[in-house]
Amino acid sequence: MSDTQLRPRRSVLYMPGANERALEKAKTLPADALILDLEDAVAPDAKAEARERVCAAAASGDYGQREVTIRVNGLDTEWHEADLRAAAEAGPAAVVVPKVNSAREVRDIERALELGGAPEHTKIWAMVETPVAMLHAEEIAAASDRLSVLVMGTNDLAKELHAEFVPGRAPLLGGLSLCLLAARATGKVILDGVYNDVKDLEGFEAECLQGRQFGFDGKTLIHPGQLEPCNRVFAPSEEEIERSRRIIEAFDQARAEGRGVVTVDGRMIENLHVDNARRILAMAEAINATQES
Ligand SMILES: CC(C)(COP(=O)(O)OP(=O)(O)OC[C@H]1O[C@@H](n2cnc3c(N)ncnc32)[C@H](O)[C@@H]1OP(=O)(O)O)[C@@H](O)C(=O)NCCC(=O)NCCSC(=O)C[C@H](O)C(=O)O
Ligand SMILES: [Mg+2]
Repeated sequence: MSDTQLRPRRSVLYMPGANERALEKAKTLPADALILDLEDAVAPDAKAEARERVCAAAASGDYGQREVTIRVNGLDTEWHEADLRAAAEAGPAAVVVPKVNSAREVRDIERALELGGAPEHTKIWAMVETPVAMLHAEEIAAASDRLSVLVMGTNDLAKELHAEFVPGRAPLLGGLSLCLLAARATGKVILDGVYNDVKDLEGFEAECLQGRQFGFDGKTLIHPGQLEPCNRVFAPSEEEIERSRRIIEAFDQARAEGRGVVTVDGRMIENLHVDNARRILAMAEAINATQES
């Protein structure tokens, strides 16, 4: 796994770029990453001021271990070019681009970041949130080495599909699966979409669990109250860590005895399960490291 894939991104919190209080509060919140938003959460007449505020925050170095990203306005909007220029100069961890629909758009963003003098560490996080993006997910994910993360935009996707929000998200599962396949096939990180009911923590936790079981690396969030359950669900549990250690030990022992397969807790263990156990332990260590620093 690359360093990019190993970095914890369990919880990725959006905050409106015009909201000074939220930007300040974020410095103390246990989020793995932040998305300072210039798109949906900012009214048209507040866009220019929010751009300045967000770029200053991203360049400030005041957010510690948290990855600070900027969500610019969409490619077809009057604010997109100025947002991208300002973000390139501020040099956040990533520029989050909404409603990406093709590989060509990714390459256009890549070129604009290069022309704007964006530092090497500023990656592209592409939001996939339209039916076209679901069908082009692989070409979008593969379009650039600078693109490191796909972000599901499930509100826009539901709107475009004329789908309803139901527990279990059946109407969205086809799109979620296509994007997961694309991310894994191209070695990119992928984040699940937001849960809108900030008061319903039970429903939220169930959706976190579903996202984790699907294979998402983490979830995008809209409220600080969603951080604790999200961090907990997307981190390897004590049980998983302990079982992973036993899998590796049992397999090493079997290998030393000339066997290639073994059982742990009555279940068959082969090489591929050992790879998975190592990935779980590496992620647990990466999470510990961010908490210690
Ligand atoms: C959803 C909210 C509008 C709720 O706001 P509010 O009622 O003010 O919340 P609270 O009073 O419970 O807030 C408690 C304190 O927490 C701070 N706070 C709230 N939200 C955030 C946040 N996101 N980041 C940081 N801090 C936050 C408040 O300032 C309070 O602080 P204090 O006064 O010190 O106690 C609001 O949560 C909100 O605006 N959330 C973010 C909305 C947003 O960014 N939306 C756009 C992204 S989602 C999206 O676009 C999805 C995608 O594109 C798709 O298609 O799906
Ligand atoms: Mg959206």
